[in-house]
Amino acid sequence: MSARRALDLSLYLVTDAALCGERGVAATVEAAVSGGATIVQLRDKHASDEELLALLARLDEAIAGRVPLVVNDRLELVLRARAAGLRVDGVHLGQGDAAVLRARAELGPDAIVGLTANTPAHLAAVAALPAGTVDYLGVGVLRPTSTKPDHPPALGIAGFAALQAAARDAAGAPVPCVAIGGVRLEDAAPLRAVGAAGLAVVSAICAAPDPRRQAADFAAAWRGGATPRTAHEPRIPRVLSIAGSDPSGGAGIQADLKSIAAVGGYGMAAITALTAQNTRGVRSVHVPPAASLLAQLDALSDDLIVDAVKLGMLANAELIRTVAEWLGRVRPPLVVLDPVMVSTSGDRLLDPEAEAALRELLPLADLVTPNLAELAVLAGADGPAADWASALEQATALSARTGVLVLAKGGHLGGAEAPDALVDARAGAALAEIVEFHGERIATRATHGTGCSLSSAIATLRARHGAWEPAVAEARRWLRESLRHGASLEVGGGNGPVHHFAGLWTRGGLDTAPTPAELGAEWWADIAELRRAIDELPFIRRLADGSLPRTAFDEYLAQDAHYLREYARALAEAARLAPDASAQAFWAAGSRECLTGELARHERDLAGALGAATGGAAAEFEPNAVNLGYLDHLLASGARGGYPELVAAVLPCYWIYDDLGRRLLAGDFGPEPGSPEHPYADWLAMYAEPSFAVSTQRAIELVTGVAAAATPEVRERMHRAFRRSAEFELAFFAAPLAASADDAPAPPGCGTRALSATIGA
Ligand SMILES: Cc1ncc(COP(=O)(O)OP(=O)(O)O)c(N)n1
Ligand SMILES: Cc1nc(C(=O)O)sc1CCOP(=O)(O)O
Ligand SMILES: [Mg+2]
Repeated sequence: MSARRALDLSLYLVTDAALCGERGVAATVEAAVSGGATIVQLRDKHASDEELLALLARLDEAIAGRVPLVVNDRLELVLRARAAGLRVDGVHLGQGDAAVLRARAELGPDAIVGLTANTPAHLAAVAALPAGTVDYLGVGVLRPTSTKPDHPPALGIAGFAALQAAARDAAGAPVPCVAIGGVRLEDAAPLRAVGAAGLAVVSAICAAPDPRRQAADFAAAWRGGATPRTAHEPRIPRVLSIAGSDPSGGAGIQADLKSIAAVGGYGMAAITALTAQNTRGVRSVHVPPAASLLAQLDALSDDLIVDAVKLGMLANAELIRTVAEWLGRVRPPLVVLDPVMVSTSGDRLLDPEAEAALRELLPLADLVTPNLAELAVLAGADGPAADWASALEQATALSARTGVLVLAKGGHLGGAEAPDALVDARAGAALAEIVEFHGERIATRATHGTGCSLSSAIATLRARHGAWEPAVAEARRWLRESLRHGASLEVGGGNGPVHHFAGLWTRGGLDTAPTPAELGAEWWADIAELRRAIDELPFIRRLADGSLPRTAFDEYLAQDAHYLREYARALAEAARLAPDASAQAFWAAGSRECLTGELARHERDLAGALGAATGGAAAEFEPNAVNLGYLDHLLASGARGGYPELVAAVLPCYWIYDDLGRRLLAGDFGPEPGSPEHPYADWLAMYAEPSFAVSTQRAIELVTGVAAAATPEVRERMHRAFRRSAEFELAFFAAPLAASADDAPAPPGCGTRALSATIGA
């Protein structure tokens, strides 16, 4: 069989010798293919032909026929290798490389020929290519990446989806597109939902400490659901704290190790400084020589894998440079920097030379977690933010300037609330993405070491979850419980430590029994990237500005009408299974409203043109694969998991529509969506109706109430059902503007595999 025929592009590994480091390219490829990479591209801009030929022979052994192997750029070399009997399945060419027509002619019909396309003009050129010239397109960059310094502008999920929609050859056949450039684990679900053929990844796998595991995580994330957290074999992240010692045990490495352990990681510590302190204050600091720190760090990286690093007190410029050099050499996959620079009382803890060195180190971090005083210093502001809006502004400026994610922390602001926010302005300040986390302030003096503890917990949970928002949400939930119980430790006469193990000791498990509100916040944060991807969809943007073609809207209505008819049955089933009369009445009313409200309006709007979709006699309407997959998921959730999973699965349809409807009508997506001339004004108003908000709130309370009272296992299954539905929501919104019904995005679990799973359940 030719390598082309069954081309699986879902996890496309592109090699980089420098990033593979001492492990080497062949060992990295062997591990990544064992983990689930489905195609490999040898990309090396510097190696000679002879070196590449030798490497190709080693890669052939490493791959052992399991997946195809292509070479980047070098068509002549591919021809030479094939003539010499080496196995090379094809070539990937960029716009400036050899012509794909020539590659196809010289390599023959069975070879794989890939092409880079980053702009509409590139796609226009693809549209002139005879059918079968190229097998796939590499479309990027998804996000800015240092792996290809000369990369084109970042597209984001929506930009990728828009280019992909135009990817057709001269015969009008769609050309599969893989997303490349800065692709991360959390991009898998949204990319798959918008119909990508796969993820092309360089650094995330080549530079990973364990490429097999990393590839397995990508493959699982692509399949859907089985992210590291929910996999059967949950990863225990190995987390290194590089920080100072606090002998009182509430802050520094002592707090870091406790925090890492409390949230499920294996903690390690390299000590930068020995402080003499207690809960009342710091008396002295002894900083051992930099060579001693370097020896600690090298001893670790020579032997074991570090999944995440948390940086705390780095004491002086020499130590900071030592850490920066080690980070640059070892490249741990995750670095969280808690920049211990300014004390809560406002004292500068680093001298000017050390502050300058820390600024230089900053871009080596993935996330920085400054307190308000440190944020002001790092952002170059006149003074600490006096309110939350100013804190977010400073965090946005810092993230934009350094290319690092910032956790803005409102704990020192005073007031009834203690908000935090993840601020991502890495693609430029104008495009800042801000995810806020709210919660009432906890009145306690037990706040010693909260910054150290939070940053260590986030580093650990980010390594477990593969995404920032759920990591921050869970770390906050854990810290809040630890704060609530801190006083019970009765440690010291000043500001005592938090109770890192409050959840573990009071309930005998890692589960900290969240409140319904905390769970709601965590689940909502967990789908933040899906919600953002929905926001960016051309369908939503054009719905908001009124430019959505009526045909696409009608297609959407027809699909939604079919969906609502069955969704009403799912709500009726929830009513049947409900544990009490109040919940029963709520779901029954929801089912009725679905049929008499939304569905009736859809039918009116469709005005009979798509009568088949809504139960009419004509048989033209076909529910698309996303629709069938989504409904199948609802059915399966109820059949397998009863009331808890069923209600978790129906919740995103309330919550996402309510949120989207209100923001659309409020003008968050552009001017005047509420004006009567807007072609979709009625429809937009329906989801922004106050009664829908009330129902949504009640649905959230009911579902999170069940989840909070459930066992951790049931709660986790509910969470998964909820997340899967959110993935279907994204795919549902993306489908109408996908090129044809056949291209309707297929999110995880969608289609025949899910159907048979249901039947088998
Ligand atoms: C799968 C995939 N997509 C895009 C590229 C980039 O190719 P090109 O534009 O030629 O840039 P270089 O990789 O040659 O720098 C790729 N290599 N693979
Ligand atoms: C090789 C390559 N081509 C790109 C393109 O957009 O054409 S971006 C890129 C590098 C992607 O590396 P990473 O996964 O480490 O971000
Ligand atoms: Mg090239």
